[in-house]
Amino acid sequence: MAETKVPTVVVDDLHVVYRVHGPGAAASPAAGLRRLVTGKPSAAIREVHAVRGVTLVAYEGEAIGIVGTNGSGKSTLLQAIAGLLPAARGQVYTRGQPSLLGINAALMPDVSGDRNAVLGCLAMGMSRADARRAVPDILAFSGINERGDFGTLPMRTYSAGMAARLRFAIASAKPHEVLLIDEALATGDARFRARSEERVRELRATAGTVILVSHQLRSIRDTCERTIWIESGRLRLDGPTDEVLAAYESFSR
Ligand SMILES: Nc1ncnc2c1ncn2[C@@H]1O[C@H](COP(=O)(O)OP(=O)(O)OP(=O)(O)O)[C@@H](O)[C@H]1O
Repeated sequence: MAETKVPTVVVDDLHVVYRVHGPGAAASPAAGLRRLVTGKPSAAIREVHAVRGVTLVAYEGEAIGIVGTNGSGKSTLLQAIAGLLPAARGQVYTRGQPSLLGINAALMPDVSGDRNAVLGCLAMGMSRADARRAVPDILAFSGINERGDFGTLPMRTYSAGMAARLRFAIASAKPHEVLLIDEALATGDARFRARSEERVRELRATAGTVILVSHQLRSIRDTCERTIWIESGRLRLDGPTDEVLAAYESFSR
């Protein structure tokens, strides 16, 4: 009998539109009143239709890579799946609250790495005791203490790579039903990249779904068996990583 696949993320004809307030958007109070009365949008507000009708289903135990040229809508799609951007049209359904791990995820620059690790664990719903217990492993995995006791120094003293490593270590300290990773693996050095790829494999083994946006095709090849190619906000291909990357590489060359 065929195994039943459990869906964790369902994206159904999703459209995401950014509204950008251009110069002059704040214009005069009279223009604002006119807009209110006539219901016409301001000419100074421009719309960027970043995701245009994407449909996909992700299943438990899958690691899916997302590729596409700059500005194709990958990060926007990930943020919409995380529930951080509203759908202009279509729907996103997820099992549980997905966790988005981005290079820009907010840690506090004036707070030490170990304290940020505790706060990050609390924010992921761990108890205070579990959070404290998790910190040594987080610091060890991140490797930030390899060149001295950086764990007790404020985050602003870290290099970009060190901060990204700590962020990844915090986010991956607990199993996630759906873990969304935006380029985070690309920032560490080769040794850390290998360790984080191993962690992604472990997260998959604990039944989660991992969706990874990256320009590092090697990372995607090593971690994901399925890849989705997004171009100009549309889904171009969805299939086995080797096939999709081959098509994407010949397109982007
Ligand atoms: N906050 C924003 N406001 C307005 N437009 C935005 C915003 N963020 C992204 N966009 C636009 O949406 C489109 C998709 O951007 P997005 O960041 O999702 O692409 P991406 O595929 O992740 O790009 P990259 O590979 O360069 O990171 C682009 O045209 C971009 O200019």
